[in-house]
Amino acid sequence: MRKLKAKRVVIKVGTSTLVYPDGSINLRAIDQLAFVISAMRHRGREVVLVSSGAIGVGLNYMGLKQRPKAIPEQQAVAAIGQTELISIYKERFAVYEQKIGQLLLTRDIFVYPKSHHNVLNTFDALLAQNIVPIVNENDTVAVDELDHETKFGDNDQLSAIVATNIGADLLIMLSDIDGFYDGNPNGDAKANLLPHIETVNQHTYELAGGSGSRFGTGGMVTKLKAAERMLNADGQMILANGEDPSIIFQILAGEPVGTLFG
Ligand SMILES: Nc1ncnc2c1ncn2[C@@H]1O[C@H](COP(=O)(O)OP(=O)(O)O)[C@@H](O)[C@H]1O
Ligand SMILES: N[C@@H](CCC(=O)OP(=O)(O)O)C(=O)O
Repeated sequence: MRKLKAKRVVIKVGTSTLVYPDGSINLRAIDQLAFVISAMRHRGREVVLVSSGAIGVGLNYMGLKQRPKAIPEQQAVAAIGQTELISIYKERFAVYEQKIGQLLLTRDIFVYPKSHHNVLNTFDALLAQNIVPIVNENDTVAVDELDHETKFGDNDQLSAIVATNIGADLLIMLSDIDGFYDGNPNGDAKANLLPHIETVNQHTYELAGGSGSRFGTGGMVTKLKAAERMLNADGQMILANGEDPSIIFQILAGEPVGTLFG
């Protein structure tokens, strides 16, 4: 059994958890997430959800099969999809009588003392009122993550930046893969799951490949950067498969699922 500190927890869900490969929305996963997070709240944990999916949901809403090439059009899809995504969350969380709040952030916000202060105040005020903050990167402003060519950050890293700034003990990163492997399982059938990684170093990065899905952006490299950030702040991160978000209950019970960084 793993020993975890998990009073304040950040959960990050990737597009691959929220949108099926055919582009339709995985309402079951969203409902499960709302259920699990509401149950965590009721057990006295403080939970922040960092959710991707604006573009994936926007594409579905607009009946588009492909992500548009031009950045402004991607931004438009994200703006449309974000409203739809948050409405679905609001509806699903309401079933469990759990209120939510929406925060659209950029990674650099924590660099500036004034915006850093304002953002932390907002998190504190929401958590103090037992409201679940739901965060996404502000895709209108943070263009680089939308461009598949320039991947110098994304919600993986934003979730770790949020987690370290609000003093979260644990970052639970849900993806479409069971954990971190010693090779990209998407091409290497012999790759093995690594249950525990204590430090992230050059060798770890050499094992990481890009995104396996049509909609995901970060792949493993950004997840490792997030893990490194958590470790540097004396926190922990668990990477696990979000196909059934109730896996979070197993994680919190200390069961050895996914990969523990820390
Ligand atoms: N060493 C590795 N271990 C596990 N997955 C890896 C590894 N290298 C590359 N990947 C790929 O990273 C994918 C997860 O990243 P991504 O598609 O960005 O997901 P998300 O949408 O959840 O952020 C996996 O499905 C897998 O194909
Ligand atoms: N902000 C973008 C998400 C980008 C992103 O980080 O996607 P993912 O790799 O699925 O976590 C959106 O909501 O579509």
